[in-house]
Amino acid sequence: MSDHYFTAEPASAAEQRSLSLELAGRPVTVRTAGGIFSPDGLDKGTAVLLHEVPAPPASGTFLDLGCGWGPIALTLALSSPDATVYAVDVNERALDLARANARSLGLDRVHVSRPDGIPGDVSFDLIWSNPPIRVGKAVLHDLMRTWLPRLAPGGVAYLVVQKNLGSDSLQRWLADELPAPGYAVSRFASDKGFRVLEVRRVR
Ligand SMILES: C[S@@+](CC[C@H](N)C(=O)[O-])C[C@H]1O[C@@H](n2cnc3c(N)ncnc32)[C@H](O)[C@@H]1O
Repeated sequence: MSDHYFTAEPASAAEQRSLSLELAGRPVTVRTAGGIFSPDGLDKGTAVLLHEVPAPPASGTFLDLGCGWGPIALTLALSSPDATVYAVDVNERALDLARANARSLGLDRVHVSRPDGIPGDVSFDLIWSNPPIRVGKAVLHDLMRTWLPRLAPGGVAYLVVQKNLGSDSLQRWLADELPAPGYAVSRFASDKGFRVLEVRRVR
């Protein structure tokens, strides 16, 4: 079996470890393990996203698309005391860790599940994602086609993508796929070789 971080059941040993870091300005200790994305610390792209995006509103329904061990979902929930946060991934080990991390921080407003675990009638005021670029364009585009139309009118998505891994072509593809006036696609920020793309659902 291949053992990329985006496989459903990673073959590599689970060696759990504990990681102390700051999320939403708070010191937290979380659990990570081999076989998932960025188990030894906050990924550089995720750090750029969390640094660049505007603070989320205090309430609403938010999505972390491709949650890994949960840094983005946990930040959303720690920042927004009345928000409901959904976190999805296909990697079962990542889901277990994200769930355990939310529980240990007392964040029962974080709902961690496989992508098909979110009821179809839920729409999102905010999506934050460090999306899985290495799955290839076809899968990535499918993910975008599936989740971005689930933004509520007025909702906004922020996606961080490494410039070398095709951020500009993804931005062009999004602008073609989600045309104005329904959506507005733009480059929101650029830092350390990453772009943060913004997709705003206008109506
Ligand atoms: C770049 S990582 C980001 C992980 C985490 N959000 C972080 O910032 O550390 C992308 C994540 O997307 C997940 N993923 C891959 N394919 C997916 C899919 N079809 N639906 C949801 N998540 C997926 C991967 O397993 C991986 O955990």
